[in-house]
Amino acid sequence: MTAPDSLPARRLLLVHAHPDDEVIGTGATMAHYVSTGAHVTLVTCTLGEEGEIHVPALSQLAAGQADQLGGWRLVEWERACAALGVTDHRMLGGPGRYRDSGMMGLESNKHPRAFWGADLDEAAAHLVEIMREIRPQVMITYDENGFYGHPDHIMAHRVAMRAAELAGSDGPRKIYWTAQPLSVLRDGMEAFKESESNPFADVDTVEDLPFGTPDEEIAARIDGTEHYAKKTAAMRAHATQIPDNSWLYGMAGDFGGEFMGVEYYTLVKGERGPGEGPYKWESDLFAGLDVEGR
Ligand SMILES: CC(=O)N[C@H]1[C@@H](O[C@@H]2[C@H](O)[C@H](O)[C@@H](O)[C@H](O)[C@H]2O)O[C@H](CO)[C@@H](O)[C@@H]1O
Ligand SMILES: [Zn+2]
Repeated sequence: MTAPDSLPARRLLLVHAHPDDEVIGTGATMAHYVSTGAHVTLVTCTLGEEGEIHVPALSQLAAGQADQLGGWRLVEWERACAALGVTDHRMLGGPGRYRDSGMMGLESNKHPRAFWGADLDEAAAHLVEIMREIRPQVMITYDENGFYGHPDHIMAHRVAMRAAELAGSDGPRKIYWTAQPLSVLRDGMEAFKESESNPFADVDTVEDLPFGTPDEEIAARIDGTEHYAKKTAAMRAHATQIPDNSWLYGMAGDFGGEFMGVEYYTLVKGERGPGEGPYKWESDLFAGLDVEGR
């Protein structure tokens, strides 16, 4: 069975937990593949109802007040996707099916629709349906720890990996997990040492961070620096989550596109294609795949 003729030959699926994750971790990658003619499908699992609100005028939308933040973040998410050029963006099971669980251990983890308490196969079935429609050759999601331990990120990982298993030949042939090389984190620590908004202020070494991957375990380095302006525009769309004084902008401003425009991945399914540098990092997630065949 081949993918519908209406879709481009290369098809990339990304599975994220909340609106804003798509841009922070993979925004440059998404913009890069859209610009090179691939079909990019974003599946986000919750509306982010339990998030903070960094726009004072919207503070009453919070979960403990009007509880309307999810609807607002849906609009932020659509604007961010537009900034990246991504037109195929979907909420797992439809908007509102699964609720943001809040940080690990909070009472919100027990909400009847909290994603953390979702039935794994039922949630995965929604993603299998998308895989059967799109037949993506490549999928991006998080590692088993959800990159930094948030329950919705851990669940997004589990649902994505389960769906890939259930989808069989309609599932992705290469699966990547988002990652940050330790060398890049060390450079960031050095660069931010004197900065007022230093994300590394509370740690002495990168080993203290809940994420970081030895360079030799990284499989791909996607250079989307030419799209870093789109990435920062998409970040600005998520104004309730990413305040104007966020270190993320500092990074983009002081360190150019390199830090924000380059994104890294480990490969957990499929064969690594040709690569460059000391660790033979791929520069294309579709490297080594015969995309014309499917
Ligand atoms: C990037 C990401 O996954 N953001 C999540 C996360 O947000 C954190 C949360 O609000 C926490 O209370 C803050 O201290 C921290 O700075 C935020 O990154 O968790 C939220 C609640 O589940 C979620 O809505 C947000 O998208
Ligand atoms: Zn998130």
